[in-house]
Amino acid sequence: MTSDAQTRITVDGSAGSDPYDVLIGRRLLGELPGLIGTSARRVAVLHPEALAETGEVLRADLADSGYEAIAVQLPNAEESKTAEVAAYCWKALGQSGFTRTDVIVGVGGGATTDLAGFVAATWLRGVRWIAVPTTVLGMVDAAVGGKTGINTAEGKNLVGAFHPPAGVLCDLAALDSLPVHDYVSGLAEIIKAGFIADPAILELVERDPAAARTPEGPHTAELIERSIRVKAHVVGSDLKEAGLREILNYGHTLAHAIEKNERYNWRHGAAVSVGMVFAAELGRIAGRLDDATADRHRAVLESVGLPVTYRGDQWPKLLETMKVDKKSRGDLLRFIVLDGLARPAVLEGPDPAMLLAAHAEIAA
Ligand SMILES: NC(=O)c1ccc[n+]([C@@H]2O[C@H](COP(=O)([O-])OP(=O)(O)OC[C@H]3O[C@@H](n4cnc5c(N)ncnc54)[C@H](O)[C@@H]3O)[C@@H](O)[C@H]2O)c1
Ligand SMILES: O=C(O)C(=O)C[C@@H](O)[C@H](O)[C@H](O)COP(=O)(O)O
Ligand SMILES: [Zn+2]
Repeated sequence: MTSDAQTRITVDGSAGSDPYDVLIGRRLLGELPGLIGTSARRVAVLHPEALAETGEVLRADLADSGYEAIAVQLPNAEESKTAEVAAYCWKALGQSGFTRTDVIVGVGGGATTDLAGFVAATWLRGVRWIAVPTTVLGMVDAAVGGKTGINTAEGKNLVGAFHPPAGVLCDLAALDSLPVHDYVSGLAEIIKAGFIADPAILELVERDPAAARTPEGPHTAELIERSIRVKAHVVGSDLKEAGLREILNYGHTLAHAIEKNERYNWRHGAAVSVGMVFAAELGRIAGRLDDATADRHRAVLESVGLPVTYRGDQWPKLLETMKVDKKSRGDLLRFIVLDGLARPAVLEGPDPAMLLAAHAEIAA
């Protein structure tokens, strides 16, 4: 296992956490033993069913490197983010005698790294973990920043911990096997990074939306790197979401309600796409966002094939779910909106009529 050229983005330590690196390139798995280190004796590779072969190859490589390596297979996608699956992993760790110096590797999409990170945060009150994201969304967002967690019957990501990884390996070759539906879902978080912080991202997508939909596109690496830099900057200064980090939740208040309403059969990125159009309309209606930037949301998201509308008859249920969003304070709903391109801000307690008007703009 040798490594080719790679980009390294360092995430600064914040709130007492250690700094770590995100590596982006190809053939990066040779970096894994160096990250795991020599204090560990056991390594658990958590992977989804779709990556059974990758999980086994990794396990075998780590065993060849001298670790006692186990592979733990998880259900695909959101089905893995449950208390039952976490308990299944705790049992596997317990049975293998996993100690505080041992290491968890999460290889998969955002659902897998959210679960793997959560298991690492909770096992023995916290062991080291390494993220190996294999989806666009995992690379640009989920694997970076240490937000780990699972869903409950009441909503998305309601149980979790801030527990940053010791390193993140983004091997771009993994994207070649990703279904286009999942690839495009990740573009929503890339476009989010464009609207909240780095408009050059939007220009790259707008230049050739069809190319942006495939890993062969000329700007794939740049889009991924730019988005990771946005995320790394934010979480490097506000790990625990005391303030700035809330901007990464742009579009998510409605998105999480849609995901729950669809019993997680919608991909996260698809829901975030609709949620961002809603947030843009809310900003426009509140008199904070100019028409051109608001309209740009619908245009760029549609151009890559992301949804921009949702069933109009579901509003009362969505509103109820949004009340348990983590940004809410007491009875006060809080949304991230834009005061302009790359100028995210908080909108607190919007008038219900405003919410309804913004909803009318996304209602199918
Ligand atoms: N922690 C965070 O900061 C953060 C940020 C953004 C999103 N998320 C979470 O991430 C999750 C969404 O992640 P996602 O979009 O990566 O979806 P996902 O993890 O559900 O993966 C989508 C599907 O692709 C499969 N898959 C993964 N890699 C593959 C590959 N290389 N080839 C073929 N199939 C592959 C998975 O098994 C799954 O079936 C959501 O749960 C969301 O809440 C977390
Ligand atoms: O890292 C963050 O902070 C984010 O908000 C990134 C989001 O894209 C991500 O979906 C996150 O999991 C949402 O977190 P939550 O706290 O709203 O559950
Ligand atoms: Zn997200």
